[in-house]
Amino acid sequence: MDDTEKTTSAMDYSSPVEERPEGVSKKAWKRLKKANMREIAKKTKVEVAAREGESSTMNTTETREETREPAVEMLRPGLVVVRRISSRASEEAIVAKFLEIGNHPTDGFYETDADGNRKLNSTLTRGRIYRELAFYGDEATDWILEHCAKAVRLARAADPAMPAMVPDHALLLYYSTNRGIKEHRDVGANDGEGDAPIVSFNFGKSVVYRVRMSKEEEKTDVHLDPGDVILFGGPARMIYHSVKICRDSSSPYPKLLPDRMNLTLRYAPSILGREEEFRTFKPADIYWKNRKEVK
Ligand SMILES: O=C(O)CCC(=O)C(=O)O
Ligand SMILES: [Fe+2]
Repeated sequence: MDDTEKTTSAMDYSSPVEERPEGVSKKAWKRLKKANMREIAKKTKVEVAAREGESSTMNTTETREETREPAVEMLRPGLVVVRRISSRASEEAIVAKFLEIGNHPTDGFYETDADGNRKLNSTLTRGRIYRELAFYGDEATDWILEHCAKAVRLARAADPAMPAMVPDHALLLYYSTNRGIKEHRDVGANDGEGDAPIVSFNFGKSVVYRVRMSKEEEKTDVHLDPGDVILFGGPARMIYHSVKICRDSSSPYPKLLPDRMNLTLRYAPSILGREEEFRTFKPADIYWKNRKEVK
């Protein structure tokens, strides 16, 4: 069991947000509650087993690797990494689903130019989907809500400065090469409201995630493997971040996804119904939009 988990009571396994957010359907919300109840039961079982001395090896790294038990690292207040959020099988299943969604001829990662050539829709090497959760369908929404709740719960147990968050939007990015993303802050209306955390899942290749609170600060490198999640909220919500994708063939499922995919979850109720405006953002659009906001 993880150190941070030892002190948590079963109550911490309920969703930190009791109210159903607007972007989440009643059906999906019911399923999330059920999933949380399943976790409470699972957790209680582990606690009982630990008390009875049946799981004395639970803390060893070896056991963690075998079972892919999550581990939590607080890097600074509001900035937390949750490693190994799910089983590899569950991760591969959701990656396959996201690739299927991303392959859609008009609503996925690609667009067709005037000459009829299919190309990625954000940059030459990046495909992008930004939509409300319902767009991704029941199966993906279930996975998203369940794993986001787990990441937020674990992060909050380790870091009192991390606010609660239930997502209503998901950004899905596909990177076809080792080119990552330049340093920026998530400041747009579609990037989320208040200091609720951005919850960002890494799939496929490993990355070096570079962070700093201000331009004066030295950058800190955080290595993220597939299945790891980084959260930034509260005092770290406006952190500068960039991504350098590892050159090696680090994807554990090279046939399925030899490249990289990122899933970023956000609470952005103010733009519900206006997703079309944010659907085909290209880096140059962000620049002009931010300029307009400053004016
Ligand atoms: O790909 C990533 O991990 C980061 C993406 C990102 O920071 C963004 O889209 O704002
Ligand atoms: Fe970002």
